[in-house]
Amino acid sequence: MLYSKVAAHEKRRLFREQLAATFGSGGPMRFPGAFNPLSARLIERKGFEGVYISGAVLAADLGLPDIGLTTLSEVAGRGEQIARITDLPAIIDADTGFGEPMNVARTIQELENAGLAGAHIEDQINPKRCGHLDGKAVVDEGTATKRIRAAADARRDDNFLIMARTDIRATADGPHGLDLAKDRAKALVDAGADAIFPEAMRSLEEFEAIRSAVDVPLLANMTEFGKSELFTTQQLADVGMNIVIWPVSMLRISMGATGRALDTLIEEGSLTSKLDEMQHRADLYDLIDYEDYNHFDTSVFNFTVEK
Ligand SMILES: C[C@](O)(C(=O)O)[C@H](CC(=O)O)C(=O)O
Ligand SMILES: [Mg+2]
Repeated sequence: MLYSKVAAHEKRRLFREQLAATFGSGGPMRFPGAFNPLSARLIERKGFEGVYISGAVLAADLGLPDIGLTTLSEVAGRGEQIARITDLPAIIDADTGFGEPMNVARTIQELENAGLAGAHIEDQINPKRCGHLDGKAVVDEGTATKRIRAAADARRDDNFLIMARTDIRATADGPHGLDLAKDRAKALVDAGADAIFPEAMRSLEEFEAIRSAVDVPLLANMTEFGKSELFTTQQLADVGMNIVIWPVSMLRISMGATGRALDTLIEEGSLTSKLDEMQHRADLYDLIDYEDYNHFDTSVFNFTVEK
């Protein structure tokens, strides 16, 4: 009912504990992307370990491309709406940090205020683009590490996870690109990154190479229609990944289903044939704990919804 009662600092503490356990026998923590607060609830109910908040989804939700048009206030605001509705830790995509290192510092404090458990800051130039597109460019090592140092210094809760994302792999073909990624990952860890997000890895062997380069938690991005093959969580566990995200997947699924339903509406003039695909009213009410609001007033939920 209402918002999560687990305080943000407690979510972060538990997250760090669980993340540390992924270095032992535990598999990677699974963070499907929540495209709104309600979907975060569903992710929690299904038993996942965390919620990812994607910049690409946030931009797409506003009808915008993912090129750094969204503002810190928009991102922090949406992050807060999603983080507060779930007991799970939420990690948010902070793009390039919204400016210079001093802006990155403020970004981290705002995201802490918003109740998030961590954020990733990437080393792309502005304007940035999706990490799985061609033609990306990254800033030099000095600029990238300054962003991360500013982020690490700014946080007030040591358990807020500062994740450095590097997009450098795609700036050179073949083994050279991978070497650049290993070197960049090491430099980012030295600058204070708690975790690394090696973007656009092409194979399990590439993930493994980053694993052997640094000794901090690693995130694997299983976004569809991109540069990476879609590996299973088990395959990613086997190469030492600690967090897996499916950042845009649930939005893609929902938009795909919505498009098909709109076609049905045009063709059949009704959505009767789609009822089986819909979340039932009863399941929606269950997900938002409707009945529990009788705690305030017993006439709030005094009806039944047949399934
Ligand atoms: C993870 C990512 O940064 C995001 O914003 O969700 C994107 C995902 C995507 O566009 O598929 C990315 O750059 O990989
Ligand atoms: Mg992004």
